[in-house]
Amino acid sequence: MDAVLKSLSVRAPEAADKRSDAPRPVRLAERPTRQEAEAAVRTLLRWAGDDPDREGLLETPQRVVKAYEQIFGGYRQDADAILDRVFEEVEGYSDIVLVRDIPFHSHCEHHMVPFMGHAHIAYYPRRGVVGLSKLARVVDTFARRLQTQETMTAQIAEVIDSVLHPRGVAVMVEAEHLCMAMRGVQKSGVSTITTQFTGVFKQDPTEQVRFLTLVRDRR
Ligand SMILES: Nc1nc2c(ncn2[C@@H]2O[C@H](COP(=O)(O)OP(=O)(O)OP(=O)(O)O)[C@@H](O)[C@H]2O)c(=O)[nH]1
Ligand SMILES: [Zn+2]
Repeated sequence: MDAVLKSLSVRAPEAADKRSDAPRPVRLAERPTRQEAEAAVRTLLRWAGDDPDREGLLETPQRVVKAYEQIFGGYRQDADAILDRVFEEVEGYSDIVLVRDIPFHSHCEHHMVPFMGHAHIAYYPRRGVVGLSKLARVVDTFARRLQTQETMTAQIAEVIDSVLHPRGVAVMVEAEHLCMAMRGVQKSGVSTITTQFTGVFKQDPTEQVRFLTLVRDRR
């Protein structure tokens, strides 16, 4: 397996080199051609028991590969770069910034079946703030890869922590895994919650309570 893997960094090399605490880059397999990917879809269609040459399936391999470009587009995005722009003119604002209910769709790395839900992200700015949409873009960058919910939660917290150096980061992800609903154990409506805290959120339980209260407060 190692022979076909080539270590490619998904973040810009300059961004990764700047920081000694840079996370381990994702190891990406050398990319097959689009034709090879489409042929693989034809094989799966035949394996599932259908005929890839019937009219309704003729363009399906191209459509699937095009869809994969989007739903796995996170491998070609750099989460560090998304957080590059900081707005410092915020009149000294340094209290909590919480963006909640960010919807996402991801795919579990075990079955390549979707899991979806919401992410809630908070941080205490130290030197300026980032555009709110950028936090949602960070979620998408990691969601659009093969994931476990735990890894995705940790990656979101880590990149915000290491790029912005805030006083603390809190991330909560709530999701339903279709690999548990439509196959295997077949339990629908099960929700999995993961959290990751850094800085003051990690050190101070009252900060965790504040975060959880703000996430849950629906008034
Ligand atoms: N911790 C964690 N587990 C996950 C996630 N997504 C899927 N899984 C689980 O990954 C496990 C894979 O278990 P295996 O026994 O290797 O595979 P399996 O035979 O398909 O398991 P079943 O789903 O129980 O049928 C299952 O228990 C899934 O529920 C995730 O994001 N985090
Ligand atoms: Zn799964």
